[in-house]
Amino acid sequence: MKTVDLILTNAVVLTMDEEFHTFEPGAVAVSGNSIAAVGMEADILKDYSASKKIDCNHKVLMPGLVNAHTHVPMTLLRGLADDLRLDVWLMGYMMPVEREFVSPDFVQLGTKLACAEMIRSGVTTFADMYYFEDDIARATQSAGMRAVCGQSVMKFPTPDAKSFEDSLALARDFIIRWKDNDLIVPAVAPHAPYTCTPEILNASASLAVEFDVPLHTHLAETAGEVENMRNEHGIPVIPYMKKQNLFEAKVIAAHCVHIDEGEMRTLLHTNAGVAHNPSSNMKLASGIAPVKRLIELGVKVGIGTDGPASNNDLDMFEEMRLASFLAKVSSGDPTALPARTTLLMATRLGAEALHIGNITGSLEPGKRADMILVDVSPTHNSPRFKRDPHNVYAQIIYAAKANDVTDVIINGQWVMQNRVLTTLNEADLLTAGNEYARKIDSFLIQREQSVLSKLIAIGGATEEESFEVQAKIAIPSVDPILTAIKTNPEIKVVRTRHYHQFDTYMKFDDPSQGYVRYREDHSITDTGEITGVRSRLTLVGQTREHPFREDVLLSRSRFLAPATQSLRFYKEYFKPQKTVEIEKNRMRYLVNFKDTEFFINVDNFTEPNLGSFLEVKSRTWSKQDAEKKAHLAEDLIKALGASPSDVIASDYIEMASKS
Ligand SMILES: CSC[C@H]1O[C@@H](n2cnc3c(O)ncnc32)[C@H](O)[C@@H]1O
Ligand SMILES: [Zn+2]
Repeated sequence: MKTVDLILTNAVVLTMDEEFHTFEPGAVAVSGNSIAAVGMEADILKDYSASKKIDCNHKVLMPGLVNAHTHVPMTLLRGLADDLRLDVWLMGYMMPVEREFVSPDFVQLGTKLACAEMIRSGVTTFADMYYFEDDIARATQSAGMRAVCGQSVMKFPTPDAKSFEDSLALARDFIIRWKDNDLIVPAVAPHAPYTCTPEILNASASLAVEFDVPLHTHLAETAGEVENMRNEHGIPVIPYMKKQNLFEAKVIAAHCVHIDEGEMRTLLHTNAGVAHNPSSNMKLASGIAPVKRLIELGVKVGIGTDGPASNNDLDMFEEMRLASFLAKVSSGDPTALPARTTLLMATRLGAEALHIGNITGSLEPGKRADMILVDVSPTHNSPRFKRDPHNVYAQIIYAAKANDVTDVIINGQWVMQNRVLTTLNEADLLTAGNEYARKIDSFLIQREQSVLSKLIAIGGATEEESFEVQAKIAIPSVDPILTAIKTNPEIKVVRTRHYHQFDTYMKFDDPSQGYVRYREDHSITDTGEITGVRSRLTLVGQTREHPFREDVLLSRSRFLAPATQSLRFYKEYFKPQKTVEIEKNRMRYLVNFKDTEFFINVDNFTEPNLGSFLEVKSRTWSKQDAEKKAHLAEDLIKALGASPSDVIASDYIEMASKS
């Protein structure tokens, strides 16, 4: 007779081992942090004795659930911005708020709230990726949970690192500090292909290989991501990542929604784990991951909740049910992802996807004692059939609720007993969480009041420092002007450009907000070929500065920002009341006229048909200089064969709005 610390008896034991052994009435013997034995109750009690024996009262005793992908501190951002597309949600709301609020205190609180929620719903292990991961790891350890914690790396500044070099150094220190911990497996987490450079991806993979730790990332989440990848690099996401040596590491790839057969095989051959996130993919309308096929091929696919700001909870029972239903409805095959396979994904296969299958995920001697008790007797889960051995899995996947979990043991320690959490004080955590919500609300209310602050929030907006003297004239034809530019000896052409310009103006009910112009410039060669495309965003203030003689005017104040997102993104983000589209051909000349630099634009509209225009512009820096240049602008207009008295004050947007 061997002595152990704890024996759980009188349970319906689902081991989720290779043979899917079940025992009823079954028992599990626990010694320290590990499972000593699993079997029929009579056999276990014959071989083992313990000072502590717990009668499970016919509940299901099974491995704790593995949440294969999440961002735990985002419990504090739950419900902040919903019903948005991924890019608007992420770049327009999450990241600006994260830049402002995410701190060690924020992530610790958010993590503890997440641990409380996950323990209550039977999760014993999760894979996280966020900022200040060292604080997340400490909070997780104090809650007694197991986790693969990924320190984020990105190409732009993050709340915990000014540069990618800093975040990589953070990741290295983090891995060194935690690599031998009993509960925490450290990892490096390059966020996604679109937020990392090839250099970052290569460096992250090398780091993961050097310390033999997992690499956690988001891959092929949306169709847009794949389309951009194909446009920019000519290949889909998985081959691109392979080219960056990512799969040299033990990869945990979240999402993998838009991948083809070849990419699935790459994931298989590189032993990458995939984290399927059904509710996040459904809510953000990202698509349906080819889970049925991945499982058929033998890829290790786990199930994740994703962050609670995109889901909006950490309920793995809901995810399991949705994973199964989605596979069925998308394949038209009700036998797809049956209950037992789904539970496998949320337990042993999930642990294998996280590259910790040797530690957890099933009830087997030698593995850590990570297990839960689920009451399958409530009204919503009755009656219980025993004819088919699969019935019990169906009870767990299709009818059980998170709230049916009564007890949770992680690493041999009780973290919830009879629905009472033993490591966390939920009331205090909730109070502190609501205080953050109040501050974040004020921040966003303030930001949403002005188009300018919304522009600044998404980064990179700069105020144009110098003002411009500018004049615009309607011309009957562009040819005489083009001839004058070439032939007038007073006009020395320094540079010529030809653009096809597509402008979208976003207008708001409140005119004091000004308007946002999204401009796409296609550079055209003499032979009509497009050699480059450039997009820019300009916020033009409403108030005009100093009109000069003959309507030559100092331009309005402008803020410029690189348009790193699509036009669709900006429309969804700024929510203009009206949009006006303009398409024109522009010949743009940088010229020297009477020792002064001017830009001459000769514009010919294609849509709407506004006709042709001449624009003369010069940068200026003082009122006196502007006065001088206003005179010169008049001279230049005359030199081009036009008349200064024809100068018009309207902008193109005003003309187009009236047309
Ligand atoms: C670097 S990890 C944290 C980073 O990721 C953001 N995030 C949360 N959920 C998703 C998702 O589904 N796709 C892409 N990025 C996501 C989160 O807001 C953090 O900024
Ligand atoms: Zn995610």
